Amino acid sequence: MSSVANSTNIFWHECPIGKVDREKLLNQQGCVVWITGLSGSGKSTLACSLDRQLHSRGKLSYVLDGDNLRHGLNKNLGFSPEHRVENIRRVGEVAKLFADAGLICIASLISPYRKDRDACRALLSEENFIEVFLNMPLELCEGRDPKGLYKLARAGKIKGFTGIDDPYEPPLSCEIELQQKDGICPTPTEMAGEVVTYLEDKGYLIAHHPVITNQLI
Ligand SMILES: Nc1ncnc2c1ncn2[C@@H]1O[C@H](COP(=O)(O)OS(=O)(=O)O)[C@@H](OP(=O)(O)O)[C@H]1O
Ligand SMILES: Nc1ncnc2c1ncn2[C@@H]1O[C@H](COP(=O)(O)OP(=O)(O)O)[C@@H](O)[C@H]1O
Repeated sequence: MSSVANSTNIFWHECPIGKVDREKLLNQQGCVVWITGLSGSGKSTLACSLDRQLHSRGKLSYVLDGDNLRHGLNKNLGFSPEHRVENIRRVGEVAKLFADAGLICIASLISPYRKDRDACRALLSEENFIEVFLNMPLELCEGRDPKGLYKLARAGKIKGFTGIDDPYEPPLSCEIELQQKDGICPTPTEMAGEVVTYLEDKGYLIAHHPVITNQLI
């Protein structure tokens, strides 16, 4: 997939209503919660649980799920390294738009390459990209195998399956890491609750208030 820019003579058009105006309307701050992990680690389940918890608090969120986007926007992409890079790039750009719209955008994709996740982070200001690593062992994911894909990959019927014969590069430093405790996986509700607490503590669930300085004239 070529990364050479094809558009020339293009200009950015600024609109008078900006992100902060939309955030005031929604009483929240637009950001991207990027959930990464192996197939079967629970990304979609966590994304939906988080979406539901935010919704019940009156917060506007939207899930961009890798599997779902491959039915439409990314239907022309497969799982070669080049196509995965393009998949993540596109979703990163869409997520950026959703965050700019003032939404809490929840992206759940394997996103196996560190460089690509970091490139998505770089699209946003640093604090608006919250990387959530669903750090579940391969054995657990493979044991779940809800779609039977690990079985097919082990049988050699799917080539280049993440974790089997394709790499997964764990984050080196992410905002939230979720893992098993004493060999037990927390429930989706518990994990989503952890993310909501993070968002709350960091102030994403209220609008930005301008800093008022008491300047003496
Ligand atoms: N070769 C291979 N490797 C990994 N996954 C595969 C593959 N082929 C199909 N699938 C199915 O595609 C889902 C992953 O799509 P993503 O867009 O999240 O993948 S990626 O981020 O571009 O790597 C993934 O969904 P999840 O299980 O929800 O992660 C699989 O169902
Ligand atoms: N926290 C959890 N505890 C137990 N089972 C889970 C948990 N999260 C997800 N699952 C189950 O694991 C399987 C894979 O979850 P899914 O969300 O589809 O993962 P992914 O999107 O990463 O492929 C599903 O059958 C789901 O019901």
